[in-house]
Amino acid sequence: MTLRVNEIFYSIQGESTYVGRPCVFVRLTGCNLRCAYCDTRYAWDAGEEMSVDRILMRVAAYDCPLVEITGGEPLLQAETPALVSALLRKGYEVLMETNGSLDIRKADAACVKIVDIKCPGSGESRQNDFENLNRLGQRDQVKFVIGNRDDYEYAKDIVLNRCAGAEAGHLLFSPVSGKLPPDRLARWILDDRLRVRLQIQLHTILWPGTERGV
Ligand SMILES: C[S@@+](CC[C@H](N)C(=O)[O-])C[C@H]1O[C@@H](n2cnc3c(N)ncnc32)[C@H](O)[C@@H]1O
Ligand SMILES: Nc1nc2[nH]cc(C(=O)O)c2c(=O)[nH]1
Ligand code: SF4
Ligand SMILES: [Mg+2]
Repeated sequence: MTLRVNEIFYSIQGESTYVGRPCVFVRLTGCNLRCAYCDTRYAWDAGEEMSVDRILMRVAAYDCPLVEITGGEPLLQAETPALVSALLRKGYEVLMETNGSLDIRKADAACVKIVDIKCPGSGESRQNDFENLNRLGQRDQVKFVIGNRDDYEYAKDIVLNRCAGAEAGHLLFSPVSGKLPPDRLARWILDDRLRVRLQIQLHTILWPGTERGV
């Protein structure tokens, strides 16, 4: 009854509507996708087996009410729902960053899911489980990481035709870091009057060039 954990660290939340808040990150090992742009390849394998209780102790040491479970792909591990529920029972605000290929109902509805819809440039868009768009809770967020104009058109079509239930502030468009200049994505959004939220990874601005632990 353990989870494979790649790293646990304390940083400023760099993504989602929670951006800017101090947050503890539990990064789980392993992923079922291989996105072309993935900035966290080091989490595809290396990691240490930890019990839920040990993870809770490591998290508690940071004295921070906000915790994000990420990876790798958190929903791949059988014990992840138990970890989420244990954190919620301790009173933490819990976020989960997930790649959109797996059923988000596996984890407690009180955990805020940030659900990627993979665009064609990732090479993994066939893996999207669009049923997740019908499973969103009120605070859940849908995220598109966009590397070029094709990705943008793909994301725009989904936002306009398949995201009726989601609040505009919870639809996130983020450029692939180092690939698509953020101002280009900003221009496309403004020109199309798209009701989405542009996001630039804050931690890459705060700590440029640092791959782990931020
Ligand atoms: C590393 S993933 C871990 C969680 C899950 N596997 C997923 O893809 O959502 C966390 C977030 O980082 C985003 N991401 C990864 N590489 C990126 C890059 N080069 N530029 C911008 N966002 C990136 C992913 O799309 C995802 O939204
Ligand atoms: N600071 C910081 N914020 C983040 N938000 C989501 C992250 C992730 O890798 O899932 C992440 C990350 O790696 N670092
Ligand atoms: S799903 Fe997430 S962790 Fe997996 S390869 Fe894609 S961005 Fe990286
Ligand atoms: Mg990251």
